[in-house]
Amino acid sequence: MPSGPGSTTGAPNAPSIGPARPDIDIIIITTTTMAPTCSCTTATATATNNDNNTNNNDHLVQSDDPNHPANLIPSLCAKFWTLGWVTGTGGGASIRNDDLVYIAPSGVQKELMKPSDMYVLSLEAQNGLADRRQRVYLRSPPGGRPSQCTPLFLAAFTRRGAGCCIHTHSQWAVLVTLLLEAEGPGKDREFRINNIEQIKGFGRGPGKTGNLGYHDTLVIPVIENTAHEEDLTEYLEEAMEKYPDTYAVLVRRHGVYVWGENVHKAKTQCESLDYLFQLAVEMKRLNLPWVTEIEEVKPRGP
Ligand SMILES: CSC[C@@H](O)[C@@H](O)C(=O)COP(=O)(O)O
Ligand SMILES: [Zn+2]
Repeated sequence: MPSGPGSTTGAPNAPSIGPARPDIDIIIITTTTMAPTCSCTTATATATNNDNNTNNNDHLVQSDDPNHPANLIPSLCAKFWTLGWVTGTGGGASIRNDDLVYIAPSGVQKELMKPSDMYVLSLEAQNGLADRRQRVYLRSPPGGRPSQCTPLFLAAFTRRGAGCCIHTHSQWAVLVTLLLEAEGPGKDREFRINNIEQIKGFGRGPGKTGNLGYHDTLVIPVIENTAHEEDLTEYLEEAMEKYPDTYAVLVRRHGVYVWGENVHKAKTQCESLDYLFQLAVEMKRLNLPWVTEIEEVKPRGP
């Protein structure tokens, strides 16, 4: 039985609970019934008596399907690394498939991860934990510890029903927060941009139909950075409450969290946002405004 944060103990027919982690502040999860978010062939987690759970549920991270979360997180992060999104171990991604959440290890080179490095937890089993510093893991690799972004990813899954959440340290995201900061207090809390085609890459909001239009204004809230990643959680949750339609939150001088209903949507939104952040930085350099009033061009009649 491996020891460490993901080690498993527990009662029969109950998910496993790891030992207390004083360094991590976790959120109490209000679990809702959520639809599966990817079409991969994930094996169902069998609730086990973990004293007998000699295989550490390794089957949860073993699949030939490239779309299996345990395969997809390493392959996506390898691609994100080439964009400067997860450089120097910063940033990461997490995928939820129904009740199972796949999490990367902390402090590792995110572009070099393997499926066997993945942690797996049950979202449902996080609900009502007596000790908020305990988290439930169905599967954990030997040694190490799970990503410090875990409570933030869980916030996207539980509060938004997201199927994937991506955290980048993109310099474009950081620069946008610095440009906003330079605008002064009161003007540094939101990034706004309109009349750019790539805005169409965003959904209107959870429960709403369709995507934003070309003329719509995309609004992304900005939260302050904290010394420890986990401590961002309550600020991220607060921003989610205040901006019910948002799929992303910028973290000042740090990066951005972007989520989506599934991997495809989270990736599309993250890419679209990074495009818009880069554009916005260049626009500022050229003294061009991010928000403009331009008249809608009507289609030509027959
Ligand atoms: C360059 S260290 C960055 C970390 O402190 C954190 O911001 C981060 O994004 C990644 O945390 P991790 O625990 O490695 O998944
Ligand atoms: Zn980070």
